[in-house]
Amino acid sequence: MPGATRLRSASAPRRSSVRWVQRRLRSFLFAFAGIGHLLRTQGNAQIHVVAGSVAIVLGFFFNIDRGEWLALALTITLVLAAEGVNTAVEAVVDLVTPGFHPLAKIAKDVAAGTVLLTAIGAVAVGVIVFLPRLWTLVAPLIQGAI
Ligand SMILES: Nc1ncnc2c1ncn2[C@@H]1O[C@H](COP(=O)(O)OP(=O)(O)OP(=O)(O)O)[C@@H](O)[C@H]1O
Repeated sequence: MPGATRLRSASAPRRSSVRWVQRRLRSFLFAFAGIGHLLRTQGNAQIHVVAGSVAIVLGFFFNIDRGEWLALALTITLVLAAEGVNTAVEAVVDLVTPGFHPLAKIAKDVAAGTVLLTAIGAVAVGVIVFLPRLWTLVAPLIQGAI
């Protein structure tokens, strides 16, 4: 039936784009599951979330400017992303190397060191953005107490 053939060929691209969207949605769901695993199981990631939340609250409290919000957003994202990569590296290393191996040690230590580097950067950003403001707030109290 020529009509049926026309109908099938017209709906085929639509079906394939629906499948494409479904596949993309599924990948997003897996990615969100990965974030969930990270936040549920990794104590360090939970500490980073608390620290990031404190920074966001301080940002609103001190009414920081656009550039400072940008630095804060990038910093918080970078630390959490590094923690995610570190967790993934640990999982793969444990999967591939059940016993002790010097290369496994290097992989885990360097991954953990990468998180530490981003955390040091985050502390530096926090100090640059908030320390002068906190000092302005606290200094009169200290001077009043002396
Ligand atoms: N298979 C291994 N071979 C050699 N050294 C290892 C191995 N597994 C772990 N290590 C060493 O032990 C350290 C701790 O590894 P572990 O897997 O316990 O991670 P962790 O520090 O507990 O990480 P987290 O607390 O973030 O889960 C590593 O940084 C590495 O120096």
